[in-house]
Amino acid sequence: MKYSWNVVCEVLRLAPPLEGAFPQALTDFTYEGYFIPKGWKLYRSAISTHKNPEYFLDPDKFDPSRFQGKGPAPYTFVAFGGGPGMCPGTEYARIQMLIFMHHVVRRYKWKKLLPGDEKIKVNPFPLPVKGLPIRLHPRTT
Ligand code: HEM
Repeated sequence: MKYSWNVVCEVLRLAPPLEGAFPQALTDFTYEGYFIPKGWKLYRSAISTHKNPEYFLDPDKFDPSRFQGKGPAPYTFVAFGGGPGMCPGTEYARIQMLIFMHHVVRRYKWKKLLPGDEKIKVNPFPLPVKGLPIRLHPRTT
């Protein structure tokens, strides 16, 4: 299910459920010339990293092949965070999403009921403004 996982990652790149987080500095440090004192709250933005053309060529294009082979450089795809604080549910989420996709694709044909590209609203999670109504037809073959 490598390709299916590439598709999931590309969806999570374009619409990460957590667009960012507010970690706290545990110690004084300097980053890119800026001094950050211990105790400061920082904002790290997954969506800005995911949309940075330096890391993802043509960043608004949906292209699961970005995740083929070695995939993106370390710490550029951060939908699950990164480093010691990375989401501990990553593997569980991966299995759940792949099993769900497998059954939907193998058992049903499905059709979007609203035409065109839905606008996505982030509040605080990204969701299609009008939902995503679909019609499922059981596959007979
Ligand atoms: C698509 C699914 C998921 C995404 C995109 C996601 C994303 C994230 C992100 C970005 C963080 C913050 C990491 C950081 O601070 O660097 C996080 C933390 C966390 N996630 Fe997930 N997560 C997902 C599913 C799950 C699932 C299924 C579980 C549990 C079964 C889970 C449990 C946690 C926990 C406990 C933390 C806090 C870890 C800590 O603070 O040490 N997540 N997740």
